[in-house]
Amino acid sequence: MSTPIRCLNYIDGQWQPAQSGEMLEDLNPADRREVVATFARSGAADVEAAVAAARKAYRGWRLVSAPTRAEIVFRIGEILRGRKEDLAQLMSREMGKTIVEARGDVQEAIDCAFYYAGEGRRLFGQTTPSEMDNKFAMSVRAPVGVCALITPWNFPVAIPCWKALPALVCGNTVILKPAEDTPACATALIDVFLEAGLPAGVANLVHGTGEEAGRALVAHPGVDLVSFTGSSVVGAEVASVCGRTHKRVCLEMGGKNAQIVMEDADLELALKGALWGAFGTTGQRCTATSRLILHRDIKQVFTEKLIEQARQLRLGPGTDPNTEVGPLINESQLSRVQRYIEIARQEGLKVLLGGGPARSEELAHGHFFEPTILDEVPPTSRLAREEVFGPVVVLMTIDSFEQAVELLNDTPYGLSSSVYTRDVNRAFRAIRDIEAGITYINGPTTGAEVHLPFGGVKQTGNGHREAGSAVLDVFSEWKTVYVDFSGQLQRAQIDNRS
Ligand SMILES: NC(=O)C1=CN([C@@H]2O[C@H](COP(=O)(O)OP(=O)(O)OC[C@H]3O[C@@H](n4cnc5c(N)ncnc54)[C@H](OP(=O)(O)O)[C@@H]3O)[C@@H](O)[C@H]2O)C=CC1
Ligand SMILES: O=C(O)CCC(=O)C(=O)O
Repeated sequence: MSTPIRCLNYIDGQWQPAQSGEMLEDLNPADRREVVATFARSGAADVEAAVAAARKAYRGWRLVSAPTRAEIVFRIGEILRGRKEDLAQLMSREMGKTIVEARGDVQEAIDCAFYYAGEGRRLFGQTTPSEMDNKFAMSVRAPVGVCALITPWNFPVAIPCWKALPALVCGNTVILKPAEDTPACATALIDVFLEAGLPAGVANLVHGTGEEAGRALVAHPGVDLVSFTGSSVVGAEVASVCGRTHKRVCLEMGGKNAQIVMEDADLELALKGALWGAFGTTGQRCTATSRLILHRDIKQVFTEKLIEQARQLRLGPGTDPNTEVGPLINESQLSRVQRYIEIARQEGLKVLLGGGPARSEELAHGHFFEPTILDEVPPTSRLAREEVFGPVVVLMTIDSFEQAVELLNDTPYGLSSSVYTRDVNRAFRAIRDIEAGITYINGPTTGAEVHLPFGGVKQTGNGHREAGSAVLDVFSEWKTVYVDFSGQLQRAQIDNRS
């Protein structure tokens, strides 16, 4: 086993330990005997230093032209591309996702860098005719200020990039508080940022726990905006603190995503979608398929095939190229998934496959859980309503398309959704009637692309979107500008055309 990576904070252009001097351990989820990294246990004093650095750097960074800021973001993309394999290997070891999925995660960050590098030459505002003679009217984007970025472990490179890169192009400075389960990926990412040429204080990194570093950051009066991705419980707390302290806040939280399979669907395609949507990344995606809504006519054949294919999925460490399903991230996530299976049993649900931790000897030191399928789950079941965030999918039966959409919408969340059908009319009705931020037709609930808005309705978010040009509305303020070149004050200028 190799020496643990030492992950320090990066504040004002300097790598530095937490002021407490304490370090915490980050374990390999596939083999918890291995300490992958140690990381700084930061607290309020470290947050204070990071905010001061980010505030100071903001004065200069906001004045750097947007295309110049974007050129640095472009270089971030190039460096990430050169380090893709190293980063993917590190991620697979630290977070547990399969190496193929880890490469996809880094690729998403690369795509993101190139996309937002382009935005630096757009950042379009509007010009409109004025109501007055000799007057020019327009709107421009201005940066927000110091942005706190609080991120989860499931996409440890892509999600920090989704937030940091558009924030930087818009002229903000950032402080990243990554998940305590993936400090090494965050450290490697910040290494890329500084190598690309970001000035000191523009991007800062504060490791530590959510309760200590995260809370201090959200509450700090020197932070102007919090962009948070994580659980709904923590998101609600972040939102209420931001409400009380008048901060802009953008939340991306959980999902209870469903895939509908109608009787006219291409069943082989729908099966592949269900298999990878539910069990890919061990179900630890906010877009994972956790409900399968199946038309009664195909239910039995579809279920039999799904069980057969899911049973054959190879569990193992993500770094093994033969692995198809990696471990859960940590002990508490393993207990959480187990608790949900107990609830399922108490509710009398039928476990068709899996339902427990992996039994094989060689997986005994990791947090492996068998792909699990639960049958005939009523919409009132906790398994049908709450996010498990593991390799667990529930099956539901419907007799009509209308019933399917109603069932799909019957959830407190609204992130991703999918419909398999060959009927174009149904497809368009689904697009219109499904209450979710993302709808796939004949594709699984996962696989978002960076150039379109990402996020959800209801308890999944708070009305904002990440990715695409939509996220520019999170990381910039609109400034409306009137230029009067009449050379005189007209009454109508003040009172409009009254
Ligand atoms: N909609 C979306 O785009 C996505 C949503 N998610 C959701 O995230 C959840 C899994 O991620 P998980 O990391 O466990 O979620 P958490 O909400 O526990 O943590 C997310 C981040 O917030 C930090 N944090 C925890 N408590 C606080 C606090 N009180 N104040 C400030 N920061 C805090 C965490 O730190 P620490 O690591 O120390 O706990 C971590 O960095 C799932 O529910 C999933 O659906 C995940 C990915 C994408
Ligand atoms: O696969 C996707 O759609 C992106 C998923 C994602 O970003 C997430 O689960 O956090």
